[in-house]
Amino acid sequence: MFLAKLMLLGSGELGREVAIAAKRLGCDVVACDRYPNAPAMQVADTAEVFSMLDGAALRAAVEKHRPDFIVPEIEAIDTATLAALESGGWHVVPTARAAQLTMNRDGIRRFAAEELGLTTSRYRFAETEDEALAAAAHVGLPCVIKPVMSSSGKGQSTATTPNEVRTAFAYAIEKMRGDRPMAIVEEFIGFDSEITLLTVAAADGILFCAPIGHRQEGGDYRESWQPAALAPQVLEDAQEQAATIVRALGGRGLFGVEFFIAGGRAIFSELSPRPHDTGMVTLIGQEPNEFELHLRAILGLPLGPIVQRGPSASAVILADRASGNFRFEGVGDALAQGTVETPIDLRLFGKPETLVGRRMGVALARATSIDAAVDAAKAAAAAVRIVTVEEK
Ligand SMILES: Nc1ncnc2c1ncn2[C@@H]1O[C@H](COP(=O)(O)OP(=O)(O)OP(=O)(O)O)[C@@H](O)[C@H]1O
Ligand SMILES: NCC(=O)N[C@@H]1O[C@H](COP(=O)([O-])[O-])[C@@H](O)[C@H]1O
Ligand SMILES: [Mg+2]
Repeated sequence: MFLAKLMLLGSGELGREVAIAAKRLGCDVVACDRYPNAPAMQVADTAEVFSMLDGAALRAAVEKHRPDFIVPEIEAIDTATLAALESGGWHVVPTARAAQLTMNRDGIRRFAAEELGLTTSRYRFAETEDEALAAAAHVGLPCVIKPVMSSSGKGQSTATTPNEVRTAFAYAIEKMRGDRPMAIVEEFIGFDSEITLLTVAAADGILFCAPIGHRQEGGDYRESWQPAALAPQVLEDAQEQAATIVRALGGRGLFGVEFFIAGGRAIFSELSPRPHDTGMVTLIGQEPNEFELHLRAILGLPLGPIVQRGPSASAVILADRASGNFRFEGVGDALAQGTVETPIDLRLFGKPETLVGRRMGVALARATSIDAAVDAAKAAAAAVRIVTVEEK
C-alpha cells in the first residue's frame, strides 16, 4: 500500500517538510521527537515520543515500526545505536557513519581536514581551560569557541583576549549537549560571505543546487537567499570539496555543505547529512525543493532537473518570549505584501511552545533581485507577531 516507510529521528520544521514530501509520494511516516505534537508529528501517520539520545528507546521504536529508512533529522542522536542498527540490516540515511561523524564537530572537522584535505580554518580541540588558552594561542585571536556537540549556534562565542577565551570556553561547556565536555577553538574567518551548497547524492550521481547565501546572528541564521553570487572558480572549488566529502561519507540523501568565502577561496566549515535550515529558501525558489530532493534520493528515485526559479529569500520568525499559550497575529498583513512580481509565502511550524529566540516560522519571497527578495521576506517576517493569549 505504501511506497516506503520512513522513520524521522527528530520532528522539527525540517522534518515536517520531509514528511509532507513523503506523504505526497504515498509514504508511511513515523515521526519521533522528545516532545509530543512536534511539527512533523502533525503531518505524519504515527508518532513516538522519546529522547533521540536514548539508545534503548530508539532501538525499541525501530523494532516496533520496522521502517525501510531511518532518517535522522537532528544532530543529537545516539549514533552508537544507529551504527548497531545499521549492522543489523536497518537502513540509516545517508549512513550511520555520516550521522556519527557530523554529530560531533571534532569528527567531521578531522575527517574533512585531516583525511580528505579540504580547506578549513585553523582549529584545535580543548577539554580544559588551559587547553583552550593553548589552542587560542595556536589558532590566533580572535577565535571562535563552540562545544563539539551543539547546533544553531548554541554555546558559541568569539574571544578576542585570553580572558575572553576563558569565559567563552566555560560558556561552551555550560551550553553543550551530550556528555563530552570538549570545545573546538577555531581561527576567526573574516569572510566576504558564507554559503550552503546543497549537494545531493542520488541514483543519478552527485548533483548540486544553486548556492545559498545566508546571514547569521549569534550563530543562528536570520535570512537566506538563492542563488548566491559567486565567482565561477570559487563555486567550482566549493563543488569539488562538497563532492569529495559527500562521496567519502557515502549513502544517498541531500547534504547541506557550509563554506565561508574569503579572498576568492571556499573554506569548508561543516556539513549536515540532511536538509539544512538555510535551505528553506528552496520552498519558494527551487523545484524540487531540498526536502523533496532528500526524499527522492533516499528512495532511489531520479532527481530530474533541479530548476531554480529566480532570486528568492527566506527570513526567520523568532519568538520574543516563552509561552505555552500563544497565537500568531499579522499573518494576513504578511501575505497581503505579495504581488505578481514578488510572491510571498509563510511556513508557521506549529511548535506547541515558544521560547525566547525559538524559530517559530519562516517568511519566503521571490523577486526580481536578491536584494528585493531579502527585503520582501524580512518585511513579511516582521509583520508576523507572536502574542501571548491572556488567561481569562
Ligand atoms: N571560524 C569562524 N569564523 C567566523 N565565523 C564563524 C566561524 N565559525 C562559525 N562562524 C559563524 O557562526 C555561524 C554558526 O557556526 P556553525 O555553523 O559552526 O554552528 P552551528 O551551531 O553548527 O550552526 P547550524 O547548526 O545552524 O549550522 C556560522 O554560520 C558563521 O556565521
Ligand atoms: N540548524 C538545525 C535546525 O535548524 N534544526 C531544525 O530545528 C528543529 C529543532 O527546533 P527547536 O530547537 O525549536 O525544537 C529540528 O528538529 C530541525 O527541524
Ligand atoms: Mg552551521
